[in-house]
Amino acid sequence: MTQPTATPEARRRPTDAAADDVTSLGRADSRAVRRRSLRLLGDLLRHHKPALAWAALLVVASTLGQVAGPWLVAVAIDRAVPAFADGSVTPLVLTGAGYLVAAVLGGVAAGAYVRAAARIAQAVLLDLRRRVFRQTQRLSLEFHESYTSGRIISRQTSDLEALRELLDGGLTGVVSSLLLMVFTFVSLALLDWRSGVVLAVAFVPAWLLTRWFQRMSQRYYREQRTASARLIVKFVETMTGMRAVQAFRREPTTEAEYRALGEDYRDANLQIFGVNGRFQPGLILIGNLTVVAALGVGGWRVLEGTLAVGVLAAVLLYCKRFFQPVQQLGMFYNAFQSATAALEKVSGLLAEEPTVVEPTNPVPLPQGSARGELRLEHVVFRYGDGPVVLPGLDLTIPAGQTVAVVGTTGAGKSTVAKLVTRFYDATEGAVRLDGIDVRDLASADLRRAVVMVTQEAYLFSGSVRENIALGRPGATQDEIEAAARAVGAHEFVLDMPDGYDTDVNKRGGRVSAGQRQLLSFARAFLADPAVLVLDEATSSLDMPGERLVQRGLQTLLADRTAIIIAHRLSTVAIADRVLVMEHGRVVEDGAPADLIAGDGRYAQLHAAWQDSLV
Ligand SMILES: Nc1ncnc2c1ncn2[C@@H]1O[C@H](COP(=O)(O)OP(=O)(O)OP(=O)(O)O)[C@@H](O)[C@H]1O
Repeated sequence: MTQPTATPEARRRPTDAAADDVTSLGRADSRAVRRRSLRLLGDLLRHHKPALAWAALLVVASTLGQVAGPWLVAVAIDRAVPAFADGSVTPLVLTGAGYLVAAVLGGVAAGAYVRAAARIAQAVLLDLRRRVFRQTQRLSLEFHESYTSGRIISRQTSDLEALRELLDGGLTGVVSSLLLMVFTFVSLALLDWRSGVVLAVAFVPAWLLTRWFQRMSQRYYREQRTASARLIVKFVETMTGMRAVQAFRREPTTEAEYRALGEDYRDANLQIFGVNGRFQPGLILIGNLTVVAALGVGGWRVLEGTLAVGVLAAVLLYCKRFFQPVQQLGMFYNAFQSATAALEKVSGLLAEEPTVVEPTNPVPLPQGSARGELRLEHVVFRYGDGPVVLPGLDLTIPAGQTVAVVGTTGAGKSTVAKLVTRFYDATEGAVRLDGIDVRDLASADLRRAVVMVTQEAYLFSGSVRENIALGRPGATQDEIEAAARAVGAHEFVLDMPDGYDTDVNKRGGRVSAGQRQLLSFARAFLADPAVLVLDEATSSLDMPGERLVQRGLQTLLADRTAIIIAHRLSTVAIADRVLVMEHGRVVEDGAPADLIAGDGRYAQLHAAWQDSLV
C-alpha cells in the first residue's frame, strides 16, 4: 500500500527544471527538452482543433490571394494587353477584376486569420498561466526549497511574456511567411520552371545562412533567458531580504552583483543582435543577387524570344517576394527562439513531479478523525542526495502528549516537524499517525489531523476574520471570535480600526510579531487538529508578548498531541516530555522536571538559561 519513495537518482532529471540554468545542452538532452516542449505545445493546442483548422483555411486563402497577383500581371502583359491592342477589352477587364478580387479576398482572409489566431493564442496563454500556477502549488516543499521563488516568478512573468509576444504576432507571421514562400516557389515553378531552378539554387545559401542563424541564436537565446532569470532571481532575493541587506550593509555588494548580472544580460542581448546583424543583410544580399540572376537569365531568354515579357515581370515579382518573408521569418525567428527557450523552461517546471505523492488508495482514519498518536519507526532521512540528517529515529508520542524538542542548531528538529506534517517523506522507515503510514493518508485527512504553525505565522492579504477562518473555511463569526478569545487574541483585534474586518495589509491593520503569532494560534485553534506542530513558534517574541502567547499556547495545546520545537526554554515548561536532539538522534527523553534534576544535556541547557534570566 505504501508508495515507494523516490530514490535520489530518480529525482534527478537532467532535462527537467534541475537543468534550468544550463545554457548549452548535449544533443540528446536538447532533443529531449525539445520533445517535452512540443508535447506541451501539442497538449495546449489539442482543445483548439476546429479553431486551428479555421485559421489554417484563412491563412491559405490569404496566401493564395497574394500569390495570384504576379500571375495575373503576367497574364495581363502577355495576353490581355495584346488582346486589348487587337480591340478585345474583355481579357483586360477580367484580369483587372481578378486582381482586385484576389487582393480584397486575400486582405479580408488575412484579417480574419489574425483575429482567429489571436483568439487561440490568448486561450493558450491563459491555460498555460493557470497550469504554471497550479503546478507551483502542487509541487512539494522540497521543490520550493531548491527552486527559488525568483525563478518561479521569472517563469510566470518573463517566460510567459516571451510566449505571449510570439503568439500575439510572431507565430501568425511565421506561418503566413512560410506558406507564402512555399506558394511563391510553386507558382514560379509552374509559371517558368527554369526560373524556379534559379530560385531553388539561390535558396541553398539562404538555407545555410538560416541554419547558421538558428544554431547561433538558439544558443544565445538560451543564454539570454538564463541571464534574465538570474537577474530576476537576484532582484527578488534582494527585495525579500531587504531588512538583512540593510542591516548588514550589503547594499554595495548586492549592487555590484546585480550590476554584473545586468551586464551578463546586456552581453547576451548584444550577442543576439550581432547574429541578427549578419543574418538580415546576408539574406537581403542573397535576395537581391537572385533578382539580378533571374533578370539576367530571363532577360537573355526574352531577347532570344523563348520567354514572354509578362512572365519575366512575374518572375521578378515572385523572386522579390520570395525573400521578403525570409527576412520576416528571420525577425520572427527571434521571437520564436526566445519563446522556444521560454517554453523549454516552462515545460520543465510543468514536468516536475511532486516528491510527496498522494496515495492512489488512501486509508481512511478510523471513525473519520485522528486520535493523534504519532510513531516514527526507524526513520532515516536525507534532503535529496545530501548527507543523512536523521540516521534512524524511533519515537512514539501517545495521543494528547505535549512534547518539546530542543537541541543544538542543525540537529534535525525542524526536519522531524516536516516529516510529521508530511512536507517531506522519510527516505527509509515510516511515520505513522494512529498506526497508519502518513503516506497512505489522503492529504485532506492528513492536513485536517496535523497542523503546523510556523514562526513566520504568515498572514494573507484580507481581513483578520478571513485570516483566522483559514483554519476552518465556513466557520461562523461566533466560532472565529471564540477561537480568538481562547488564545487571547480577541482584545487586540477589537482595538484594531475595523475589528475583525481590519485589512491586515492596510495602515492600522499592521500587527506585531506576537499578535501575528496569536492570530495564527486562533487559526490553528479553529482548525482543531489532533496533532499540532509548532516550529520555533515563540522565538521572535519579547517577554511580555511571550507571556501573552504562552497563555494562548496553553489553551491551544490542551487535549491534543503537540510537538513544540522551541529555543525558549520557558515554552518547554508546559510540555509533558522533552526530547533533546543531537545530530539527528534523540539523546535525552523524559519529563522536564526529571531531566532538570539529572545532569545531562537538558540540565545544562536549563541551568544556562536560568543564569541568563538573572
Ligand atoms: N531544505 C533543506 N535542504 C537540504 N538540507 C537541509 C534543508 N533543511 C535543513 N537541512 C539540513 O538538515 C540538517 C537539519 O536541519 P533542521 O532544520 O532540521 O535543524 P534544526 O534542528 O531545526 O535547526 P535549527 O534549530 O537551527 O532550526 C541541517 O544540517 C541542515 O543543514
